[in-house]
Amino acid sequence: MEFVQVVSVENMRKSDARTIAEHTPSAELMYRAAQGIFNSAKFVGRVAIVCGKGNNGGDGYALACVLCKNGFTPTIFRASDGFSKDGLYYYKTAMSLGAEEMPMSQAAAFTGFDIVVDCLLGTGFSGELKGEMLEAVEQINMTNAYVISADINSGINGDTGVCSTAVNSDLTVSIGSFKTGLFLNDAPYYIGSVTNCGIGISLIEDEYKLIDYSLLHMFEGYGSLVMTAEEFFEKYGYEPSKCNVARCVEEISKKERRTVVVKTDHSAVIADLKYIYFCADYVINN
Ligand SMILES: NC(=O)C1=CN([C@@H]2O[C@H](COP(=O)(O)OP(=O)(O)OC[C@H]3O[C@@H](n4cnc5c(N)ncnc54)[C@H](OP(=O)(O)O)[C@@H]3O)[C@@H](O)[C@H]2O)[C@H](O)CC1
Ligand SMILES: [K+]
Repeated sequence: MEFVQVVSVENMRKSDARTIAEHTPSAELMYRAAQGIFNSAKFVGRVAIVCGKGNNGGDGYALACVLCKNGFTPTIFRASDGFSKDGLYYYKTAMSLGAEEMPMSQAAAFTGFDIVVDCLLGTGFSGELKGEMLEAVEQINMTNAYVISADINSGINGDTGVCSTAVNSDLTVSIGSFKTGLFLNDAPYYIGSVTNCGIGISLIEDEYKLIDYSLLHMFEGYGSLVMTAEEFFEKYGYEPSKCNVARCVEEISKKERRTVVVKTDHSAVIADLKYIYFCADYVINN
């Protein structure tokens, strides 16, 4: 059986870097990410793309190019000055292909748009949202449009799933492999549904496996230690924003010599002495 992988941000970053060094230019990976977002959602009507200054923003500019080539006229909102190298290339290309641009000061909850794509922050985000990024997230959260987050909802930590404020998405399109933060702590309450698009990155390390949520009950049977995330953190004294939940659950499983299941209302991490699994009821299988 082939499992979908769930990985840490560091694994994703190193795997990304090796792919770029060995065979695929970073700009090509970014274009594949954009194509993956386009293929994962039903794009209709007026589309706003809200971009930050890193490569998550770059995915947004590349998506603007893909949309232009498919007959759309997307509107770019730049929430921050500055671009990544590939981001600048795709921004210029998108503008030459006919994309429009509006200042963030005129975002006004993106009234008149059918879809808002959140490309503010991805795996490069850490800490707490501040300044213009915080304001942009608040604008997105006021919209009535359908919200798609690129890679991970802006404001959520890719490893821990912890946030103070974050984009509420209808759909999150994870890029490359699912990151652990999509399933932990606050994340399940901000993500409507999540899907992953492969972009041709082979992982440097296999970490965790995604299983179907319907299989969760199989791990909760006699002998398993089942608890909520809150109970888990409290009982073992881990801090949600600092601990690697998967490894901590594995540690307890080894110590207790039995399967351990740690659940939120919509997701779970399971360690069964052999593997570590993640599952969530908001994953869309593709
Ligand atoms: N999976 C892959 O292999 C690929 C992923 N891609 C996309 O790239 C992003 C990761 O891009 P990266 O440039 O590393 O980082 P981000 O764009 O997520 O964010 C960087 C900016 O974030 C700012 N930042 C960090 N923390 C905060 C904060 N607390 N508040 C506000 N702003 C913050 C940071 O600014 P600094 O001034 O602090 O430096 C950065 O500017 C990944 O998620 C994918 O979407 C590739 O496109 C394809 C390959
Ligand atoms: K994002």
